[in-house]
Amino acid sequence: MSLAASELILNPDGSIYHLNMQPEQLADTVILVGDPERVSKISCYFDRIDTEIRKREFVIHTGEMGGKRITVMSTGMGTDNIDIVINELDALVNIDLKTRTLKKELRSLKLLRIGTSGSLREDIPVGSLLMSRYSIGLEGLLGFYERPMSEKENVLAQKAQALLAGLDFGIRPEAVSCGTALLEQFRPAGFLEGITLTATGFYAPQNRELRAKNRMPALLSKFRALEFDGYKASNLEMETAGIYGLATALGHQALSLNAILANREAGIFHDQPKQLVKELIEKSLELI
Ligand SMILES: O=P(O)(O)O[C@H]1O[C@H](CO)[C@@H](O)[C@H]1O
Ligand SMILES: O=c1cc[nH]c(=O)[nH]1
Repeated sequence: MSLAASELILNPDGSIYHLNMQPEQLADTVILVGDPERVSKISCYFDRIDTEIRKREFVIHTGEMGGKRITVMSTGMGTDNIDIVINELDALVNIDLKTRTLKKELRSLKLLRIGTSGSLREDIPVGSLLMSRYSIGLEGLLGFYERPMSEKENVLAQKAQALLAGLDFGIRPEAVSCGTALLEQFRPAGFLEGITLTATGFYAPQNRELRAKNRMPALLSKFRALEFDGYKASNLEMETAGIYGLATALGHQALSLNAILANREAGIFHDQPKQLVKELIEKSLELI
């Protein structure tokens, strides 16, 4: 069955709608970052860049590093963008864009997020580098997708749902694991490991209050109590659960690496955030 023009949307040059990308421009290893300016901070380590695309918040560079083909791209902020990015990356490898039909042989991408994040706990100080063993989606995207769920993911989701029971929280939390093969690949870096909460925004959804009043001031303290499978709820950001969940739904491997810029329990923000992101990039590229 061929996908309708309204579902699989292509630009006049045949590229995929939002990313403006052609299948041959995508590598099997894809680094995802939120900030468009971070893309060149990663591709500057490539030996060669053969593709550069820019559309909206999506900046995409594909090239080679040490003989390995890599794509690095920005997603912008939030899982609404992740919905677009992961579906379109998957379409580029697993749908024949000419016939608009699903390919019989599916390709699996390695998706590595290099992002910034805030720690929930005083014992994960600013300056830490952390891998997300699990992620809990507090933003609702994964409720729209069917995906295989392990027993552990079910139990973790139930624990998160129970924690929120006393709050007027309108979104059902979802739990999802990282790609464990990628986790093993990056363990030699010695990063911390934890459970990453993915929020739908930066301020009240992450328990911040400037002038707009936060209706759920107990949110962070509830999650500080969460322990599961030897891991603690560790940090907050805005993309990881969406990446993990869609990767699982579509047969890709994903891992999220976090530079901890804020400590929410101590009320501290890193004084040299760019330096920490650079350290995370360099350590990650060594193991890619
Ligand atoms: O640094 P990036 O990758 O954008 O990630 C984090 O920073 C942004 C908020 O400042 C959100 O996107 C959050 O997930
Ligand atoms: O606290 C933080 C820091 C970076 N990014 C987030 O989403 N939250």
